[in-house]
Amino acid sequence: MPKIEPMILAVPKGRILKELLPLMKSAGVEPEESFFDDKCRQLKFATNVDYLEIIRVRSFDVPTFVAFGAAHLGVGGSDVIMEFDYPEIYSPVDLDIGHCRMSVAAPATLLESEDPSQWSHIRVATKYPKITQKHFAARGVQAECIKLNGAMELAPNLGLCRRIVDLVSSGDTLKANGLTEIEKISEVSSRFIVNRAAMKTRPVEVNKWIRSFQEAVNAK
Ligand SMILES: Nc1ncnc2c1ncn2[C@@H]1O[C@H](COP(=O)(O)OP(=O)(O)OP(=O)(O)O)[C@@H](O)[C@H]1O
Ligand SMILES: O=P(O)(O)OC[C@H]1O[C@H](OP(=O)(O)OP(=O)(O)O)[C@H](O)[C@@H]1O
Repeated sequence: MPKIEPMILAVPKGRILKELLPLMKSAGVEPEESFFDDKCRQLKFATNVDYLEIIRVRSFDVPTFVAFGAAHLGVGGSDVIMEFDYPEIYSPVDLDIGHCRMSVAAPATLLESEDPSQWSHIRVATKYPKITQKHFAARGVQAECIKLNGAMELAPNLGLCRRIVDLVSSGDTLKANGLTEIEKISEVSSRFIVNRAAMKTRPVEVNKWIRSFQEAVNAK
């Protein structure tokens, strides 16, 4: 029998992975042993499915691998998918994991002196400049973004800028840094994503995995 071309699933290596592994198992994908070995420097892994391979990449890179067709399938946070907003990506399944929200936050004292509805030009520290600009532009506010890759909560206290846009889950990080949530931009969860071209060139396999992941979510 002719061998089927390998198909690649990109998964994020951070906090989503813990919640994702049981879901993958229920959908019928189990990575080879070395995937679980912390010392292993391998980045691409075989699975129990003959033609399916897994790559483990940074969560911010999953949409890029999928959009450019380097991976056919992927799992990513809706925050990251929204930030890149690649037209080549279709995200058919909400995996109901990786829940948090994206919010605007500022020092608790800011609201004593300012009314957010009066803002016209603001400076914001964030890992999500596109979402931030779009969010504020929709109500006529020009947001000048300072791109950070983490520890955004430090920015207001160190005078970098007074507002941040970041992910919030328990709210502990905001609280510990004297910040308060001003406004929610969106709910966040992880999604199963596919490359649109792969849906056309390999519809049988792609649709099979969309169905399997949806069924795994339904069975939770
Ligand atoms: N409390 C939370 N804080 C941050 N991200 C969360 C939280 N809860 C769920 N998530 C999801 O997890 C993703 C972040 O995962 P992870 O922590 O691996 O990324 P990271 O810190 O951005 O990693 P890196 O920059 O090292 O690649 C987010 O994009 C979001 O979808
Ligand atoms: O509301 P909480 O439950 O406190 O969670 C929110 C925090 O978690 C994330 O940071 P992460 O731990 O991923 O570190 P990072 O700064 O490297 O992104 C996020 O950027 C917040 O800082």
